[in-house]
Amino acid sequence: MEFWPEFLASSWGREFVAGGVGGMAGVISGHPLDTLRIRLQQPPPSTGGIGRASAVRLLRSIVAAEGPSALYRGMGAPLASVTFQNAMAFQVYAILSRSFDSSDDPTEPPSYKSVALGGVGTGALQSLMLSPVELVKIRLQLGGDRLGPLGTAKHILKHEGLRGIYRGLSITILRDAPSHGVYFWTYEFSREKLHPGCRKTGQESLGTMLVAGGLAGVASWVCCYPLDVVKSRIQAQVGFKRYNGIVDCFQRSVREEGVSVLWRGLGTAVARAFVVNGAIFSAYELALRFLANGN
Ligand SMILES: NC(=[NH2+])NCCC[C@H](N)C(=O)O
Repeated sequence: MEFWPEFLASSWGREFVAGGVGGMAGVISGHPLDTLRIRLQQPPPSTGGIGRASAVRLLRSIVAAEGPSALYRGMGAPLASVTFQNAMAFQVYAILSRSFDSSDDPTEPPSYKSVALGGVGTGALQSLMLSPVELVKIRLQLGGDRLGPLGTAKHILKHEGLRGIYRGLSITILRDAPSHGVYFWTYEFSREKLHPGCRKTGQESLGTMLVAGGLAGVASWVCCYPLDVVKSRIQAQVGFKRYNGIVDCFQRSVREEGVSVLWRGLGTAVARAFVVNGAIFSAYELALRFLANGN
């Protein structure tokens, strides 16, 4: 027996592969906006020496000083790792949302409650993988691309140990568990609203996929955004630790820069979330259809 044909003949295998295709589409469509968000979120000196910048000014200054390719810096690692992470996440989500569901009719889509609970579980589990991946990504996006992704990961492991590579794990879980509940719930709810019956038939249009995915991304980012600012700051610290844990980072950022610091970069994050998650869910649904037809 060959592995791939058998794997793709199972619904779990198809969800894994489609989740990976979705993840890839998300990274390619959204990485430049992701780089802008990460830079906007940093405390003053790291924004590239131009103080508090608007997203547009920051974009111009990065392109002028470092060339357009700077926006794609750090994409190699997420492309490989986020593809795998999204594949795992979508598969874990499919398993969890069905197992939380009490209905035993397999043709019925899982209830909204199971969808939300499945999302929370997925967010918590995938943090184990996403936290070190985002740590490396953030370091590269902030300009430390000398060593490349693997070199950076090795460097962190060597100089900061396992604790170093897992810096930001708790705040990643705090961000991702609730936000993934909101994410999958919003996706299922809005696709059903846009195209009644599609949760069962899977007949929605590309437009519905893009909008439902986009809304899911936006809702999931807006609800946890301050946690993301704190997470980015904690994970960006190299060697010298500016902040003494989550609460300290929260308090000092607010004290030193005002409450609005917790929303810094939100516009960029929302734009990114719409694009990325429209792409993720559309590529996921289309890949699922394609794989189901082929089998
Ligand atoms: N706030 C969140 N973490 N939301 C869920 C993440 C969804 C998607 N992976 C993204 O990067 O946008």
